[in-house]
Amino acid sequence: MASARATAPRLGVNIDHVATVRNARGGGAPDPVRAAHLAVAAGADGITAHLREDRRHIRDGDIARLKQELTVPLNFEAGATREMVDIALRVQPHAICLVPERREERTTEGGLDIIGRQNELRPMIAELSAAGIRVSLFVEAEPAVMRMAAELGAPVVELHTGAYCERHDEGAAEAAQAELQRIRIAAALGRDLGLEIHAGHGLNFDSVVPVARIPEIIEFNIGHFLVGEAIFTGLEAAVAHMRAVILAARAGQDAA
Ligand SMILES: CC(=O)[C@@H](O)[C@H](O)COP(=O)(O)O
Ligand SMILES: NCC(=O)COP(=O)(O)O
Repeated sequence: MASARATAPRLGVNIDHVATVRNARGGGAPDPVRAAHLAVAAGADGITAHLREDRRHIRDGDIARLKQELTVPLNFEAGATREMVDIALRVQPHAICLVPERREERTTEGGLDIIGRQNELRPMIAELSAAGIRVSLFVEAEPAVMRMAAELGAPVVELHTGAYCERHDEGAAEAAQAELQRIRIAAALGRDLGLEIHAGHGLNFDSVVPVARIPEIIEFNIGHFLVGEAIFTGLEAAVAHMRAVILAARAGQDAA
């Protein structure tokens, strides 16, 4: 019988920026894999790690150790390239989330152009799915994009919440509401099309609340904010609080 936890939205913790701190000095500390274990101990339902083409934070060895050691699903984030598909086929993570990448970008700037790249993505999605890896597409919250994701055969989309978070955090309430409505509409349509709906990028304890109230979203991937919070409160406390905030928002209460 599914536990209560199984019916609640899942929290995937992205540990990229623990590796950012580690790489600042070129040593082995802080260890992103240790961070993953602490996040799981604090209630994370999964771990997300983004192996960028330039390896600016997560490195190939981190992915190998995560796969070897994790007791929860590994969501391997990567650009939609032959190199990353081959790594995924070798490592066999629970899931791969295909994201856009530009070497010059400071962080992900938007969703993957799955309409423009459909001919390139279709065989990639089929190959990864045939290998038993759950494919997620990191995309903009747009109806046409939901329809294309379903047509491409991806079982999961992760809605990019970056624009909403930026408007929310700068206090642009009306613009944030407009972005949130885009997410609501896309989530409902995506679910009707049979897609599993995830969300992520830029979320914090405040901005996550309205998004967590969208019933079709069943997984949140959150990282940068939690790693920042960990500096002040510790990672376990930050993860536990984020999980409590999400669960309370979904249940319609305010977290303590
Ligand atoms: C796709 C996404 O929003 C993040 O998961 C991604 O990892 C952001 O890239 P950085 O972690 O390099 O900021
Ligand atoms: N896909 C979103 C993710 O994994 C974490 O994004 P962020 O919280 O680090 O912005």
